[in-house]
Amino acid sequence: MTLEAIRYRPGSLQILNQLLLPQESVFDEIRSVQDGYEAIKSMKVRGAPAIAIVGCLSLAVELQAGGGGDDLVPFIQDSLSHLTSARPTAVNMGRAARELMEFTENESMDKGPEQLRESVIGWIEEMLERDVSDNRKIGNYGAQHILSGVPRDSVTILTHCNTGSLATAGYGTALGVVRSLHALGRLKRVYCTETRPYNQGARLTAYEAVAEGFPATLITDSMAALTMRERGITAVVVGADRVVANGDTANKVGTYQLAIAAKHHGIPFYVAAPSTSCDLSLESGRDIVIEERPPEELTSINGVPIAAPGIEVWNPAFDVTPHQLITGGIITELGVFLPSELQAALTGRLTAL
Ligand SMILES: CSC[C@H]1O[C@H](OP(=O)(O)O)[C@H](O)[C@@H]1O
Repeated sequence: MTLEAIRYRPGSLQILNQLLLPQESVFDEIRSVQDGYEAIKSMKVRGAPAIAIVGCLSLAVELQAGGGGDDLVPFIQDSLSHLTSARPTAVNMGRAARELMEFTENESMDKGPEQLRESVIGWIEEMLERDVSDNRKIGNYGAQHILSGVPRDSVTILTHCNTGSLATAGYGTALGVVRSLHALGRLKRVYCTETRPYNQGARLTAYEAVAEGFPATLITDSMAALTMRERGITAVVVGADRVVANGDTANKVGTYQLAIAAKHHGIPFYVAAPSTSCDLSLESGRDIVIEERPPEELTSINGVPIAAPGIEVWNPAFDVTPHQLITGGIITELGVFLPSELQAALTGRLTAL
């Protein structure tokens, strides 16, 4: 069973409210850009690709309902700026906003309001298919690359946060690699970290793994280094929110220390990310804005306090892994590349072997 986090048809958008998982599977209706903004900000929907897709689809459903009237270009511009402001670290929404705005301005040169409306909705709808197609390529390239090092055996993967069908339009990125290994019959086990403080691993990746029948084991974040030493981890594969020009990568907080532990244990460390999660406009990870989230997300779970009242909190949602620690490579829909090859790969000057 492949999970579906986004239900879309022209004029109608529903998202799986991930704040209620794994206890409840409830779809919320998204009728406007503001609904989309609030779903992203609250993390009802999360995951870099899913944020961009749901954000843009919320614009599509509002446009389908007549939003923007005859003055579409400023309406679309303001809507995309608002959606991009919801969560600053993942690049996908900002990148989609920039590309869609460029498309809109070009199309508006020779199209009236109604033709332009349909054209913009069509551009957005193509994002859904492209994301799933990209993720299948990522899954297959990543699986092949990891298996090339172990020609006959099955492999054991450690992954962090949630990067599957609940973080994308389907199939997933890092969890897409796990999905491809499982489909090939070559997945011995996947270890997923609980991923404090929001527990995307315990709540979402474990949910996907059980639903899909992956051989999976949940560990706490603090068990990761011991698991690498004791449990025969073949590779660590994580997702990304923003991969920059030198290959430095922003991803869920805790990723950086996994990369350090993997280096110490001589385990290849991979980042799985579509090109839509890459940002060549930034030279290094120092330039990435790291989102900080409310203290309550760390001091309570489902509203139950788990920390001493009055304690101060630091709650960065992401950290940056230096490209030197991404030793396995960056798995994209174009192939697997070393961080030093990424710019050439993304600008078409280098193709996968
Ligand atoms: C393919 S999802 C990429 C990325 O997004 C997640 O962050 P969040 O759950 O806060 O949206 C996590 O960092 C994943 O690796």
